[in-house]
Amino acid sequence: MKNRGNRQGGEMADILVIDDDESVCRLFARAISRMGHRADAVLTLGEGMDKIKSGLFDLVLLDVRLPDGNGLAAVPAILKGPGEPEVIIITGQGDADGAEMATRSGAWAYVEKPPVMDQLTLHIRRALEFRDQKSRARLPLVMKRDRILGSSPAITECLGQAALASASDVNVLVTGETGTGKELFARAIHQNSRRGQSPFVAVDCAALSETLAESILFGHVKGAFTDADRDRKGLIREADGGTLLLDEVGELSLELQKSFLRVLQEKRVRPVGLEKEIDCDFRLIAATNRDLDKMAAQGSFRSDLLYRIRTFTIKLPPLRQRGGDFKELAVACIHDFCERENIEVKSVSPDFFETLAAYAWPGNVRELISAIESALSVARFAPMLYSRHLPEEIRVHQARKKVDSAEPGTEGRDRNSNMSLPPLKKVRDDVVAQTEKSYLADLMRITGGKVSEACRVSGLSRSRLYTLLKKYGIQ
Ligand SMILES: Nc1ncnc2c1ncn2[C@@H]1O[C@H](COP(=O)(O)OP(=O)(O)OP(=O)(O)O)[C@@H](O)[C@H]1O
Repeated sequence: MKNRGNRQGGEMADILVIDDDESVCRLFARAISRMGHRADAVLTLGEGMDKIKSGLFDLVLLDVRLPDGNGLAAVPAILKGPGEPEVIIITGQGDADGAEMATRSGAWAYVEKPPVMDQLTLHIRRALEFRDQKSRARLPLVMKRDRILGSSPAITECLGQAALASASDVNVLVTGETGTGKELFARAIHQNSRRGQSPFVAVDCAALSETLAESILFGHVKGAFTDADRDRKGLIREADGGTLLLDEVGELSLELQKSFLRVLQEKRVRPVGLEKEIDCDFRLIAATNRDLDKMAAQGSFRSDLLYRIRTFTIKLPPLRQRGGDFKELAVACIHDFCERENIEVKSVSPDFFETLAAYAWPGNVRELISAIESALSVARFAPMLYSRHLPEEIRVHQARKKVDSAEPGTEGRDRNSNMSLPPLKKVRDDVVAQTEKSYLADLMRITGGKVSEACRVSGLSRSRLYTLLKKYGIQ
């Protein structure tokens, strides 16, 4: 049996005709089938009410004067009954009072017999559209979380938005500081969407080399340039049928932005060296930690592309605005690590959580995971994790914070001396750079310098890892 609300827009609907005139039933049933829907017809109200109990019907075309009762009086019961079908009243004796009563009782329309068939089919189409919208709005905004943890209001709201995005095929822009889970959300949206069984292709725009970017994205044909020894599909066509994630989209060069805008508009790609364009059906998710509006105002990001990619925006909160989520994440990370390493799950001392709570996590969840994994490696054989096991800079931060808040008058001093503060962006950039540097040093130490392991642990692509190692002079 069909479940209520399961009918998707455009799918076949079940329509019941209740009319004591057999020729009218036949006429309506024919019109309904011509519209691509299924019709059933009965001659009495009693039979009709019995059929409605099945919960199968999306719409009821209801006569008023029936041998066993008045159709108008039955409207409220039908609307609230199983399946909550819409109702269109069809009457031979149209009058203003009847029309008013039908409207007040919630019927979709009040149509006089003999109806103009075009008008009737229009009413049917609209009533079904209305029903679709109603059932879509009723759908619970839930999705499989994939590996997304956290129950703070901020992350719960983002999950709701991701569920909405999954239910549609619009372009999505996911923004948020580094390590807030943009790629994780993009994957979850893909997996929960109708494209979930098709490829998910992530492109790190920051790692695209300038000379090869076009061929990496759009593909090339053999012989298109010196090293093109075979045809290459290109990442966009790899995503055909599925989802394309343009990670760090703010790093795309202006030239690539222009070519990509065309691809996005036309959903066609022209591989380097090929004359014709090839169709490509992908859903775009773009991610960035940059302020694209500001970039557009400065001319470094095309505003026409920006309008296209942010049809739907999800703004992920930084970890420091996610309340107690850090605990949930830390506990999960400890469990995963101990399971992976096949060691007893460690318990956690309160001071460990206190230190985590005091830190601002500029590198967000990625930095938290790395700090926990570092602590677990340091505490290898100890059964309990203490604050001491955490990386030094995190402990130093807490120590400084404690002293600052204990010093008499420091609060006032801070407030009054704000004239000499450096700009927030500089402070933030310095903190991010410092954190990235020490994170990468820890990463390479913990993984014994193995690049593939470092990529696995950090979630960075190989090229991004190399770029960052070079940036911070880490061997
Ligand atoms: N809510 C979350 N629950 C569990 N793990 C998370 C969550 N958010 C992020 N992570 C983890 O944190 C790490 C970083 O996440 P991700 O790569 O998705 O972040 P990002 O915002 O795309 O980072 P960047 O901007 O640096 O590319 C990954 O290991 C991811 O699994």
